[in-house]
Amino acid sequence: MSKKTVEELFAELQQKASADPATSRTAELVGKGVHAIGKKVVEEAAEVWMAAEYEGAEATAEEISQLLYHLQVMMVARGISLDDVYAHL
Ligand SMILES: N=c1c2ncn([C@@H]3O[C@H](COP(=O)(O)OP(=O)(O)OP(=O)(O)O)[C@@H](O)[C@H]3O)c2ncn1[C@@H]1O[C@H](COP(=O)(O)O)[C@@H](O)[C@H]1O
Repeated sequence: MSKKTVEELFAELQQKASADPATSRTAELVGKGVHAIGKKVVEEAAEVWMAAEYEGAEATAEEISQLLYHLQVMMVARGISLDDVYAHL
């Protein structure tokens, strides 16, 4: 069912950060910087909240996946690893 794990996605995003922004959303976002990525994190977090309140579990899970993606793009942009985050869990 699962297409990729959080760890696999993070490894992919680290590679994609230096790809062509015309073909990689990740490279485009990293190029725009922390301010633009931060706006996407907040937007996706709000979409998770609204989906959880007013939509079904599947729609909510999709929004959560988009939030996780943008959080990982923020991590790549700031040079933060998964271990750096796990240290606080
Ligand atoms: N998991 C994701 C992923 N989740 C969300 N998104 C992006 O987030 C967007 C969802 O946010 P919105 O609904 O706000 O979309 P939007 O309105 O087009 O966004 P804006 O351009 O307006 O900011 C999607 O259109 C994607 O651009 C993702 N983009 C990429 N990935 C994965 O990241 C990996 C690398 O992708 P690339 O960098 O594009 O090669 C691949 O495995 C992809 O599957």
